[in-house]
Amino acid sequence: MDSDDDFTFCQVSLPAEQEGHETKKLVSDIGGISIKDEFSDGNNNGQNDCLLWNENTSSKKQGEIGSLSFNVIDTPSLEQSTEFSRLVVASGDAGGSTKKVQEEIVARKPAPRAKVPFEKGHSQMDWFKLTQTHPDLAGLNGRSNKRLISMDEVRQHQEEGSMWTALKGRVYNISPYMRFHPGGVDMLMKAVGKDSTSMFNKHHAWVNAEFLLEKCLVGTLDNSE
Ligand code: HEM
Repeated sequence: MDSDDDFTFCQVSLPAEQEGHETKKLVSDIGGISIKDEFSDGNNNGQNDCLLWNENTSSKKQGEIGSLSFNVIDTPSLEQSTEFSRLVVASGDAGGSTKKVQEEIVARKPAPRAKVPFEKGHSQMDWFKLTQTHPDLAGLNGRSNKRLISMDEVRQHQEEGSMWTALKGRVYNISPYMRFHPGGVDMLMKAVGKDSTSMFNKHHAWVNAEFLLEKCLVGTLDNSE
C-alpha cells in the first residue's frame, strides 16, 4: 500500500544575511535600468546571431543594468500566430566578474491537426456503442484472445473484415474500427499487417488504444522470433 508521505515539501531559502545582501543589490541594479524601446526597421543591421523569429515583424528592446547590457527580441502578437519566440541575451561585466546570460523561451506552433470529419454513424460515441453491443468485433469465432501471435501471422491478415495490426505488444483486428478512426481510413490502413506502435506514438501517444480497441483484441504479439 502506498503511503501518503511520498512527497516532502520544504522551503528553501538563502541564509538571512545573504538574502538581504542580494535583495539590496538587485534593488540598486533595477534602479539603474534603462530601456530603449525600438522597433525593427526590417533590416537585419548585422544581427544574424538568431534565426528564431521573423525579422520583418519582430520588435527589439535594449537596456542596461549597471554595466550589464541586454537585448530583448519579441516575435509578433499571438493573434497572428501561435508561435511565440523570445530571446534575451545579456552580457557585460558586473561586480568585477564577466557574466553572460542567455535565455531562450520558444513555444513552437503545434503540428496542424489532421482529423477527418466522421461519417454519419461513425463518431467516437457510435464506436463506443458498437463495442458494447457487437458480440465479436475481433472476429475470434470462439477462439481465445490469450494466445501468442507471430508477426508473420499479423502480416497475413490484410483482408476486409480481418485487418490485423500489432500495437504495443498486442495484436488487434482493426477492420471494424477503420471508418471510426478520427485520423481517417487512409492513415489507419498504414497500420494493417504491421507493427504500428511507432506510427501510433508519432501521431498520438496520448490515445488509449488498449481501451478503444479492447474488443478488437486477437492476441499477444510473440516477441520470441
Ligand atoms: C491502431 C490504432 C489506432 C487508434 C486506436 C487510433 C485512434 C485515434 C484517435 C482516438 C484519434 C483522435 C485523437 C485526438 O483527438 O486527439 C486519432 C487521430 C489520428 N490518428 Fe490514429 N489511431 C490509431 C492508429 C493510427 C495510425 C497507425 C496512424 C498513422 C499512420 C494514425 C494517425 C492518426 C492521425 C493523423 C490522427 C489525427 C491527429 C490529429 O487529430 O491531429 N492513427 N487516432
